[in-house]
Amino acid sequence: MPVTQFDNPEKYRYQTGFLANLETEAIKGALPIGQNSPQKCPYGLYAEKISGTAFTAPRWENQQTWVYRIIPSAAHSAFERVSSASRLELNFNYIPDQLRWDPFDINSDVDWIDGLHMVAGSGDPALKNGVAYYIYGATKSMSDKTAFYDADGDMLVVPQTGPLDIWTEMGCLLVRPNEICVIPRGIRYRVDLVANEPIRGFILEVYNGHFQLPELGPIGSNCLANARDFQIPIAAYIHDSSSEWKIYSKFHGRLFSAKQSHTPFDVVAWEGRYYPYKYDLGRFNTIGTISYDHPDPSLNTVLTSTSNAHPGTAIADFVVFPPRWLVGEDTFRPPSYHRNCMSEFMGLIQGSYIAKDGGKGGFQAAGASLHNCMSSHGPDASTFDKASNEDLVPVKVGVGSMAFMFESYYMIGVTDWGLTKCRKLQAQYSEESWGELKDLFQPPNEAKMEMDSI
Ligand SMILES: O=C(O)Cc1cc(O)ccc1O
Ligand SMILES: [Fe+2]
Repeated sequence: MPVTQFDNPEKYRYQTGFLANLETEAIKGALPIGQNSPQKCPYGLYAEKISGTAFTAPRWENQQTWVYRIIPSAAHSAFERVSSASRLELNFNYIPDQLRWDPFDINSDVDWIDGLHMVAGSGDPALKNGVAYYIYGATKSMSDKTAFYDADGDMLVVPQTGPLDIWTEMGCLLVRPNEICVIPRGIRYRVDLVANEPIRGFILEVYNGHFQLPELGPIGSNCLANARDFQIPIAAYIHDSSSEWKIYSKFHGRLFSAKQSHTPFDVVAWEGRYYPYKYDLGRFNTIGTISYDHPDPSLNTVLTSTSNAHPGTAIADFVVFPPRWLVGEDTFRPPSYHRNCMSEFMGLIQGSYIAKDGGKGGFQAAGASLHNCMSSHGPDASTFDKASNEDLVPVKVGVGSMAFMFESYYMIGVTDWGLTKCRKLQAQYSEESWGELKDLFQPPNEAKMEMDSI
């Protein structure tokens, strides 16, 4: 019978601090003191280093972790291609239309891996340049004794339905809707359901670098997502060096699997700053105008993956629209009409979104939209009408709601699954949103003529 620390209710205690250099041991004394690689590690453990950045990356962005484990992860069979995983492949249709999807289905009898569908993306993981967006949906836990890792990039997971019970090499994370988690490139993990509750949500995968907290500039040293609110697992391990485990690898948009006769969840202690973490979106310290006009949504950035080539330009920003007070005077309060050189993919976790009709056929929870590079968008006609005529008293919007946006530097292509196979694309989105916008133009003399005719 394998000895498991994963049955320990203490496993959901967390350490805190975004990008803090942390250390944790499931057995006291398992972490070597004062060095990384002693001739013999405590308790007969093996030392293994996981590098999330180049050895020579600047100190502020250098991310690596030393794990002390029962068997090194190198001990596994050859990888074999899993040919049925075309839903993960990099095959994009680049089109300028505004797109919106009805709530995505949760297919029956699928687990985390089978339930992952790439809906859109851009770039090439081989060049570590690009992003991919996924919809996941599952009704069962991953098979016993299986684990998964993504060599292509970091995954920022946004649950919409059902909690995720995630075992990782660094310990456990329980992630509920309205929380997010990030699982960095290469970290082995598995996803279980909690009490068989189906799961569904969205994923932002970045091929370049890692997520950072946005700079705060004149905002100062607090607000938005605060570093202390990021939660990181504590070490937990299984002692099982005798049963067969299967490791799935997503490598350049293809799925492979290998076998090994030991568990990948055998890390007894670890130290470093390369680890999975979670964050409760309810803790986001939203700020906005207290005078007039609508600030850019960059003010709502939780995490950003920056581009070194263009300072201030993100490969991808993860932006949220939490409940907040609107008090702007003489202001059209929703977002304005807009064309953006960045591409905007939006999703709704719960509730409704200020600029869009949330009814059936509108922008609904578990649905999504894509306004690509320079594709025009903005409030639908009914929102425009309401917002330009409403009484501008202070009002709390988004109560019980959480919309989010993946905003990317890249032109975003849509997969065949996203365009047709998922059968969720709203054919009338553009026409229904903006087809009814009226010509309200009243040049001064026309207005006068109208007045005169009264
Ligand atoms: O609804 C959108 O398109 C996203 C968005 C939100 C906002 O507050 C300002 C600009 C913007 O593009
Ligand atoms: Fe926009």
